[in-house]
Amino acid sequence: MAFFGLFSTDIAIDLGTANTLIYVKNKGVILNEPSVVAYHVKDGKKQVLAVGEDAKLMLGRTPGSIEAIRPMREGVIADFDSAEEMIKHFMKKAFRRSSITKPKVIVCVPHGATPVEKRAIRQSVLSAGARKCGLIAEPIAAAIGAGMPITEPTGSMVVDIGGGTTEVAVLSLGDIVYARSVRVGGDRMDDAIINYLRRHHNLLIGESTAEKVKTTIGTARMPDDGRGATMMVRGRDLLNGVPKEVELTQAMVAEALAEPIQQICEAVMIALEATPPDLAADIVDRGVMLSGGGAMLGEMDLALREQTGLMVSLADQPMNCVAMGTGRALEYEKQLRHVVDFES
Ligand SMILES: Nc1ncnc2c1ncn2[C@@H]1O[C@H](COP(=O)(O)OP(=O)(O)OP(=O)(O)O)[C@@H](O)[C@H]1O
Repeated sequence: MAFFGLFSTDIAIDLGTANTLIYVKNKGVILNEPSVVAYHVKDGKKQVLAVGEDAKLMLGRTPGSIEAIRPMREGVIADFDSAEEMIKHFMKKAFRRSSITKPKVIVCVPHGATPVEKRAIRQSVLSAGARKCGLIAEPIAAAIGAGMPITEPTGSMVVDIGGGTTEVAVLSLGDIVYARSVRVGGDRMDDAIINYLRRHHNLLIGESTAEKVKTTIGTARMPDDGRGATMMVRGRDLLNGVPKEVELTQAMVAEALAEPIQQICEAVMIALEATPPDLAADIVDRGVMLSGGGAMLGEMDLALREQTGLMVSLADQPMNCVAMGTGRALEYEKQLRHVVDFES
């Protein structure tokens, strides 16, 4: 058996709204690309033009003959065909040199995914060439990836802020005691920046520009000096239609992001209220672990600490955390068998 294990092509996939990561057993994360597919459309027929990084560059910049699609929305498949195309492409890319055996795949799914949404993910992965597909709940994967002691009889809280959703979960003895998935994440933050500039400056910007603002000067708290760092943002003037530039301060971005940040903090407060008292006491002792790309927003940990009064730490590699946890479920299959569902 060990002999075959050496040639094992088993993989873990973090099929995210914003990014897809592939973890190969015994190798770690070997692929991390945006979840985007671009098609060339001619006479009603679609042909894949680019997937991942190259396709993301086309988002919002396509002529009529090209369509760039994000197959995942809010953590689940929104466009079945392009999701399958994307998974197939990434799996092929990950196995450039060793495509002999069909891989066994473990994929993470949001805790709130419905049975229909789970089935869609499983079917896409199987159609893309997997021999077997197991599902793991995203909060469990995030907690394992962040190195939390999830199998111990003690309460751990993980908050995973992704592109489409934020998953808040309390775990103990290897399972979820309480979980809540809110459809607020990095995408909502981008929308909030777009809406702010439209309302306050009559400036229309695209999603890529909004994401750039968020990752460059984005912050979850008002800067101490009431202004903070600045950034020039270009877009189209809604009044006269010509290109225009506006200077954005961190204070403006904090104001724009106030609502999604508040919704994330509220989800954590609700989870704390619903947590059994002994586990709540453990969380007071150990604090809350933040993971996911959205957790990298400036001062997100501090904002959550101020709201909850709890210690908040940021996982080592927030964006890789879920993929690493899913991968660990693959590596330690025997010990972590109960967290992966190969059946439903
Ligand atoms: N430095 C940063 N500051 C704020 N947000 C960031 C930063 N870096 C990345 N992000 C955001 O993180 C999000 C992607 O995170 P992640 O890859 O964890 O999500 P995902 O797994 O694709 O989404 P989901 O879990 O909802 O399916 C994007 O919205 C991206 O803009």
